[in-house]
Amino acid sequence: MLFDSVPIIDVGPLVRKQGHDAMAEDPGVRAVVRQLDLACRHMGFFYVTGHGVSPALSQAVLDVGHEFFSLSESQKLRIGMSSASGFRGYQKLGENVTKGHPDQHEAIDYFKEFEPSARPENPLVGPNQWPDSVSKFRPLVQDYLGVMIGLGRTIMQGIALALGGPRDLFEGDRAGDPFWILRVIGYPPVSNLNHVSDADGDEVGCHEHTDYGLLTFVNQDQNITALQVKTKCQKWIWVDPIPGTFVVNIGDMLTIWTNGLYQSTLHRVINNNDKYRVSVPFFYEPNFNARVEPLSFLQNNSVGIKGAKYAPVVYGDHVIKKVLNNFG
Ligand SMILES: O=C(O)CCC(=O)C(=O)O
Ligand SMILES: [Fe+2]
Repeated sequence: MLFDSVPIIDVGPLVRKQGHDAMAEDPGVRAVVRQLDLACRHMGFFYVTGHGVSPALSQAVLDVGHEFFSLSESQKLRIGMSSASGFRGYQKLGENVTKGHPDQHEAIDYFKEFEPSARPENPLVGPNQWPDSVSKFRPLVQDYLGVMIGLGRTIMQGIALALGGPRDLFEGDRAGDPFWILRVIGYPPVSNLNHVSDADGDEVGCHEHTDYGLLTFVNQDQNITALQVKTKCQKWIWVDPIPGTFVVNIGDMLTIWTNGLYQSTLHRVINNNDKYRVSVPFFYEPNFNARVEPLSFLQNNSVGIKGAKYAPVVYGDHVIKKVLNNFG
């Protein structure tokens, strides 16, 4: 089965039944699980509706993002990212580099904070940086993080069932204490509004990449189409914003755990609109110290896969390498 557009999944039944012992037998949950399985196998991207996150909260987070990016550069740089801040904070246009290309976006990065006992040599240890000139920024984003961590856990239960595992497959040492990343991103319009490819590489908001972890939830401005996904037929398609939804995509750690059954999908951002675009991706990740390796029950499956196709990685090492590559 091939998708030529991103499927929409109403996860309402899963949200209502998550955590219940009998959830796997619930007909509504089973229908959601089937759709998650198809979307993850064949597309790696899907929209979710029925997720229970307040549209007003999602919108408020985008609004404070716009407000922050409209500040002067010197105000924004008051929360500038550096190695001393654990690579947390504001980065200027072009400072983020994807696979050697400077991206045409500015952003603020937040990571889950570490316990005081964390290894001091971990370069991501540091304080999150909050702009005090945008009122409510911090409490809004913190509320949002709380609900998104819950939604990430719920969808991972659905994915666990879709793989034929128990609902708590991704709890405990795998993702019971999930790391998370939140980026508030601003994309200025490109100067050439007919620009749709990254052949010259310099007008792309975010160059093609796959995400690092388990699941990404993109909260994006309505009325601006800028995100593109590469389908299994190698065709770039636009992912239009749909009111009340998140765009969800799977990350590299899920590729490894599923032994390639669910593959993270290439995507990129080109804002060839005349409006400034804000998006806020929330990345739901494994435990920082999780050892990620193909699940044994997925090493011999019906599609003829024999053995592990991926070497084990420690998630934290993977994310440190990626962040240092982007900014180090
Ligand atoms: O802005 C977007 O729509 C997606 C951004 C993205 O892919 C990322 O930050 O990993
Ligand atoms: Fe991404």
